[in-house]
Amino acid sequence: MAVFTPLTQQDMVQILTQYTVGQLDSYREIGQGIENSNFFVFSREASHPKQTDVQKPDELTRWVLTVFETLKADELPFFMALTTHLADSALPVPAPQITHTGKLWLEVRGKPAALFPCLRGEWVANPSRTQCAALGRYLAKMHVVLRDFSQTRAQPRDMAWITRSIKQLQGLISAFDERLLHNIVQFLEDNASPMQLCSVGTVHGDLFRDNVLFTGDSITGVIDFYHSCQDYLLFDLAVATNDWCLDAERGFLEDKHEAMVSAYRGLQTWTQADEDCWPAIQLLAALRFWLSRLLSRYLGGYQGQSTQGDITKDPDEFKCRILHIVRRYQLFPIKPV
Ligand SMILES: Nc1ncnc2c1ncn2[C@@H]1O[C@H](COP(=O)(O)OP(=O)(O)O)[C@@H](O)[C@H]1O
Ligand SMILES: N[C@@H](CCOP(=O)(O)O)C(=O)O
Repeated sequence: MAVFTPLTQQDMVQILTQYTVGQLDSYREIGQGIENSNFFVFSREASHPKQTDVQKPDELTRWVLTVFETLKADELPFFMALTTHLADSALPVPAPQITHTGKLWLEVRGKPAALFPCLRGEWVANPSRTQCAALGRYLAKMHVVLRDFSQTRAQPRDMAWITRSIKQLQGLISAFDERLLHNIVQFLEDNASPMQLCSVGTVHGDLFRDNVLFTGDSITGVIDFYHSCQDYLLFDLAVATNDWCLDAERGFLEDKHEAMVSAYRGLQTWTQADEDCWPAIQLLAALRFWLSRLLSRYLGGYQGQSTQGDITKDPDEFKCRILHIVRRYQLFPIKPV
């Protein structure tokens, strides 16, 4: 069950009357979400008698209605302004529609909700090198465009969150995993000074394959900006390479990694500090998602709650990735317990 707040036909009609998007034709729940409740909504322009010769009666407009399950209304202005900034800069990002009364979101069953254009395309489970390069270029453009975005949000998954999460997991995970987590934290602390010199800015923060829509080799949409915050710019590239460049057996594909990174470097500044800290940032990205998946698995984090426990993503994907990064760049010794 991926929709936590079910809505009725009457709810939908009531919601659409607050926008200039025509009348409700139909709607259906979206199954894939794990944090928010999402619906595909189809609307039809009200028919104007004078335009009947030009209007196509069956033409429907597609929207996505999102009911925010965990974000509070006071957290929304940042995300709404961010996606509006990107869409205004001609990047394919769904920006919230504005209601008749000038609002970017409404309240639906006590929760904030917003209406977005439904973008074309599908996410790709096994992206090609060409598609990896397309994401590298997209990311570079997005980081350039976000230099002009003035609002900020702190990274919620900072070192304090990491330390707290490891404490919460004590006794629930193996001794090997606990020691590995401590070794990673030690490594990141030892590298804190060089990492402070890396380029920072606004990042997407969750650029997994299922958040990027393609038609052929062209990116037609990037969605789910709700992890956006200030961070190392290379954090985005690291989240993407960690998820996009794997084969079916979790082996890391260097050619896809190279395609994405070189496409990004071709369009964005890549300083000596970025170069030196690239292994550490890949490790940090893998650590954050290993921890968030472990928390969901063992402590029923937000992913477990939203899906009522029936979908939790596999933490081991990130443990494998971490072991690979540590060995590939020889970051520290990994010993059996
Ligand atoms: N604007 C959009 N255009 C097209 N599809 C969308 C859009 N927003 C969401 N979706 C679809 O809804 C699914 C879940 O959305 P997502 O924002 O990832 O939810 P969650 O944060 O709950 O995981 C996506 O995988 C995608 O299929
Ligand atoms: N992409 C992350 C999960 C992020 O959750 P979301 O509900 O915000 O999309 C992962 O794969 O662990």
